[in-house]
Amino acid sequence: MPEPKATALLPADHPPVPPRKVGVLLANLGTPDNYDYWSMRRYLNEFLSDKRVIDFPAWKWQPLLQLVILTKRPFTSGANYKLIWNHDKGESPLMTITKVQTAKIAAAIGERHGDAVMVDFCMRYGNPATATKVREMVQAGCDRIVFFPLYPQYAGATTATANDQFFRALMAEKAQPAARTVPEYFGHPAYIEALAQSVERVYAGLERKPDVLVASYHGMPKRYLMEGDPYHCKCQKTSRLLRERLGWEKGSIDTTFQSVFGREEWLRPYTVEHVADLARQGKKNIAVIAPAFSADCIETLEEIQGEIQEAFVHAGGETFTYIPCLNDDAAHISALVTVIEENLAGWV
Ligand SMILES: C=CC1=C(C)c2cc3[nH]c(cc4nc(cc5[nH]c(cc1n2)c(C)c5CCC(=O)O)C(CCC(=O)O)=C4C)c(C)c3C=C
Ligand SMILES: [Fe+2]
Ligand SMILES: [Fe+2]
Repeated sequence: MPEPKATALLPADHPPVPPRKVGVLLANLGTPDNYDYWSMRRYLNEFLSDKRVIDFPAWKWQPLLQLVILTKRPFTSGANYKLIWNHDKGESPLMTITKVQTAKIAAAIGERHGDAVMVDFCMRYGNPATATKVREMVQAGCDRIVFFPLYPQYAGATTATANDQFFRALMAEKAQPAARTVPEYFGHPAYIEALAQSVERVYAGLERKPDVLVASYHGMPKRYLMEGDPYHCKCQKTSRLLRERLGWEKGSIDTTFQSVFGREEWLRPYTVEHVADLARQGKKNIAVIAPAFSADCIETLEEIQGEIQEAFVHAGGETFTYIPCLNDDAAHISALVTVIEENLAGWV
């Protein structure tokens, strides 16, 4: 029997009570609102002040960040964002792709559950803020939220800080919804399948099969691994699962790390050095895939296809094939929807 409409029984001055729903809140890293100095500075300041990202004590880190890094990096980084910016939409590729992913996931979830589940996205840094989206969901009647950080491999600097921000947002809600956070999904067969299909699709269009596939993951300080962050191991496992699904022999995929920031040692090998070594060893045709990114962003569009490709060519490399992130590929959307459905179990 359908539930009676609660609002009909309420006193006249009672606040409206929307029908109960489940919220699915996708979360990605975030991106600047624009590439000018102040937009970049605001974004980088929020990002690089996060203790999950840079764990130095504030008294040591903040003077360096505010007085040195944030006077220069907004210009250099802003110039890089300008190169990849979606000027017609006035936003970065990460923003555009996240919007498309959300719309496609919302359509698929809507087909299954109608209005009982609402889907939206938020960013850890910048806009739309996590707290804004949690508030909107609560106001729309969500008394349960599935929070989904779109990082296939867990890292403190990504998954954990996104969750922290979600929990902080929940702290501010009078009607606090029940909450679930979706764990990393690099080992999910549907995700590995989507990744493998993207390799097969690109390879099918190549005249010459690459000598090696480089799986380049965003890096982090090596110290974080030594202190217990399992991200490194998750990346290694992703490469192995991809290789096994492709049916390739051991040694056919190299796992490397990119985007080194600061003076500390980061996870090795560094992609930019490794591709140059490959070219010098005579591996003149390579392909590069970036399985840590659920959407193409500055680190893939500018760094891999810019600096990293240049290092390869400069060292004598000939063919550099970039395999795009899974973005809004049908197999990727279907994998994400499967993961969401598994985490909605018992709630719908
Ligand atoms: C995918 C996983 C990511 C990890 C792990 C990660 C760690 C990490 N990042 C920085 C510093 C920067 N990262 C920047 C951009 C950026 N990083 C990720 C993902 C991970 N970062 C993404 C998806 C993006 C792209 C955002 C976009 O708008 O396209 C930047 C900003 C760009 C720049 O100035 O270079 C910085 C800075 C650190 C220190 C870190 C370590 C734990
Ligand atoms: Fe990063
Ligand atoms: Fe490891």
